Amino acid sequence: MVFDLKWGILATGGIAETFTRDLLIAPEKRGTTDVTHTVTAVGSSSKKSSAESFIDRLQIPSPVTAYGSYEEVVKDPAVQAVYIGSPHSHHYQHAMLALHAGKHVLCEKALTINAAQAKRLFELAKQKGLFFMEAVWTRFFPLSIQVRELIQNGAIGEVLRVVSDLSIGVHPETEWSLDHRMVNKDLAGGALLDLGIYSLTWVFQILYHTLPRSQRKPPISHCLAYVTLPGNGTSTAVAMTAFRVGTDPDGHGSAGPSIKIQGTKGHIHVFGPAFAPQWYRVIPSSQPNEPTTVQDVHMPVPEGRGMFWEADEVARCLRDGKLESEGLPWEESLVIMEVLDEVRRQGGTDLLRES
Ligand SMILES: NC(=O)C1=CN([C@@H]2O[C@H](COP(=O)(O)OP(=O)(O)OC[C@H]3O[C@@H](n4cnc5c(N)ncnc54)[C@H](OP(=O)(O)O)[C@@H]3O)[C@@H](O)[C@H]2O)C=CC1
Ligand SMILES: O=C1OC[C@@H](O)[C@H](O)[C@H]1O
Repeated sequence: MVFDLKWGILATGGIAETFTRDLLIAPEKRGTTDVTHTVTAVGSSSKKSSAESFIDRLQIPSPVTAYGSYEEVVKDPAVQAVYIGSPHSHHYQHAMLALHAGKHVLCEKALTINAAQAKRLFELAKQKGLFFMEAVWTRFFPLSIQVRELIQNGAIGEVLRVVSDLSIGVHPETEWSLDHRMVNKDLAGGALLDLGIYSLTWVFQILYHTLPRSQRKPPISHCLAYVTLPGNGTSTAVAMTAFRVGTDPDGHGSAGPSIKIQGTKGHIHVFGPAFAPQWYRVIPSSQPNEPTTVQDVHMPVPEGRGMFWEADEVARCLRDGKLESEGLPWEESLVIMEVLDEVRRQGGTDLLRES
């Protein structure tokens, strides 16, 4: 029995379009046969015509309803799950709106502007028995799953250090106007919440998520440069992000991997942007009189961007009656938000206020 999930899309901006286009790709093209996706409503907070042109531009199959407000989307009985594609600054308000209306929620990253907001959302989702997940699509890439499995199977021994970087080498002053969401403080702009969350995602995927849930503990220390998580030993991580320098200046990996995972028996290097990695390399430690071979594994995204994998996860969780995904449990999103709070506490910004 195929499970079809009916989506309501909140926002008609860049990511809402990217995500919706991925939803419209036939699932069998990625080997998915157990779930399907239907876009049943699109809401624009600015004007109904924005939703109507979004539907026309993406050629979303009928029946699909265009709304001029998010409130109308979350009230639509045909909508089962809501995808939130507004700026981080407004995720909290829009997720509250959807949860209070009884809708399951997939909300773009960064989930909120601080941990206090995230905590309240998880409490409400639990209280109402609703599915809720932060849309960190990277976690549901087959590449990410395969790398996590290699770590769990001891392919490079005990991992003691992760160095992760998502930096994009742009010139904000010339590439973005000051009201652009990437630099607009009113929209929680800045590299940390927009990009830094991916550097931290790789730190947590490897040093936290690969542990049994009972052994996962928040970092025991942070400083602006290092996050130390308890493992069997003590693992250290460096998570970096920046606008003005780039991780991969020529786009071909010539400057090295985006993520270096260093274990007692070798390394795994991940190449491509941390949000959508394309290939990884396993580099075993050399052994005396034993030849070692470096293995490159290329896993390009088939058609689309790869957001369909997180959507498939949402559909499977709802089919199976789960409120949270094992791929990104609420607790892990919250711990990462707490790290982002701590970085700002040390770096001195005011987004920590509870609102
Ligand atoms: N997973 C990924 O790869 C990516 C994720 N993102 C995330 O998605 C979110 C949105 O980014 P992006 O789509 O690039 O942003 P855009 O500015 O392109 O779109 C944001 C949309 O949100 C809606 N919106 C609602 N309230 C506001 C508000 N107060 N100010 C501005 N827009 C508002 C608007 O749509 P409307 O008027 O129709 O309501 C707007 O078009 C961010 O949180 C970002 O982190 C972004 C890019 C990639
Ligand atoms: O989530 C994201 O991934 C890709 C980036 O270009 C974008 O700014 C960010 O929001």
